[in-house]
Amino acid sequence: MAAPPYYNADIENTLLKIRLYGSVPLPFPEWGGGDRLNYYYYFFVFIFYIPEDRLVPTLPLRLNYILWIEDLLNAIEKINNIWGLDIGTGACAVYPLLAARKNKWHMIGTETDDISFQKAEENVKRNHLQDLIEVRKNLTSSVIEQLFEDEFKQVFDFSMCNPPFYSSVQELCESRSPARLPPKNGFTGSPQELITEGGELQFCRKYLKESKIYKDKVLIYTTMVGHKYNLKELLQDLKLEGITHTYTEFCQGRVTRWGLAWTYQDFDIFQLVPPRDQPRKKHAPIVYLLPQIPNIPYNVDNVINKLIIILNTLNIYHKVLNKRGNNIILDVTATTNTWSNQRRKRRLMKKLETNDCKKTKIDHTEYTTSSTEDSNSNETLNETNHFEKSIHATLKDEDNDLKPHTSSNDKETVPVIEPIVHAILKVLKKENDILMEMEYLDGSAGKEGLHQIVQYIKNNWK
Ligand SMILES: C[S@@+](CC[C@H](N)C(=O)[O-])C[C@H]1O[C@@H](n2cnc3c(N)ncnc32)[C@H](O)[C@@H]1O
Repeated sequence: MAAPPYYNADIENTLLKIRLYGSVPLPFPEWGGGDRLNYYYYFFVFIFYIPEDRLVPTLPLRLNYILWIEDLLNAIEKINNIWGLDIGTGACAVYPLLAARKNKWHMIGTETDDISFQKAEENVKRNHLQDLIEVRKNLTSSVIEQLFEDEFKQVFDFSMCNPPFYSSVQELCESRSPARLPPKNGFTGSPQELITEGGELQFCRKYLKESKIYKDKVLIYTTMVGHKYNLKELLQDLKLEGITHTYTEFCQGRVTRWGLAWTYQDFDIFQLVPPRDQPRKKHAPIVYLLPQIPNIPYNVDNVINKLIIILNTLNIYHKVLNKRGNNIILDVTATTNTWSNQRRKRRLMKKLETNDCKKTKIDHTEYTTSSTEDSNSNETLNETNHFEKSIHATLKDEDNDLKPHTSSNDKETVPVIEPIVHAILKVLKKENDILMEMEYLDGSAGKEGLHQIVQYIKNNWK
């Protein structure tokens, strides 16, 4: 029997002509064996030997999950030397194979089932990816505990899991409404693969519980969820426990699945990769090359300090979403328009200062003639004092521009008020330049409000 092929341009072209997605009938009978031999094409070729009763994984759905993990890793700027954990890798080790071939990620796949474990190892070897992939037998009923209980030192950038969905054969049989068309790839899978005590909800809750013990062992935990009602339950669990999380929807033909991610690290993954069903309309960011300020070293730290002073001056709340190397990402929220009519406010202030001088004289006079003041003018004076105080407060804030800033956390608590501008602010070092990018998210002032803030920053960048 000739050796099965692996990733190779000739075969890629042959298969491309046959079918773009999904399994391909065995084109080379001489490579056949007792097991089903499936080829899949999706930019690359895999050879899977799949025992008759094991899941035939559909690649587009699996690829979708990998692409979402890519988004999460990109968001936290984890680009190189990625280590991933696939819990319940199955007979095909499909996620490790995809991740290793597509992205050269290092993957560890775990598996409890003897046959699947053995086949997974064989499939990794057949695809010549054993340098990047290791399959580990899980002899326990735990989800991740067994890995970290051992001497295992690896910190993973992410974990993934396609859990067994059903709690019983009956649930499995009743899971699909007879009114719905069957999935195109037909039904395959053994009870070991598809059924677990308590179904996917209990499995995922166990996973979540164990993740709390190993908070720092995995930067971003993820799982696929097969039933929307379970997603809701899990989202509720995460919310109640205050664990940062996000989720997405994978729609693949007649099949819908969900992805759920959570982290104990300081990454706001909800903002960085927002849930798919609340799509964040992408607005082209406003980009401004921040010029060098005389006598101040031109580096990212100084630029950020200056920006934070300006944000504080404008009473704009800010929260650091991510800080890595030379880049920083802030979530910024303005709840009052403090940047418009600055010139008018200054003129008023000047006027008030002049009035101050006059008032001192009046006060002096008042001292002698107070009994002659009528109540109306007192009201007017009180109003003036009130207005004056607020203008003083605004301008006092402006003075902060010139003073060293003590804490960047002053304005970190976003009040529960509708924002008038809510945006993402990025400071990025590109070679010798430092750029500010502001992307409008929402807020009643619209994009125009964001343009005004950027203009204010430009005017005050000195
Ligand atoms: C639905 S299958 C997913 C297989 C593959 N990842 C895929 O997406 O096609 C679930 C797999 O998890 C395995 N499994 C169940 N409990 C497990 C555990 N505690 N640790 C590791 N694997 C487990 C099952 O044997 C099965 O192969």
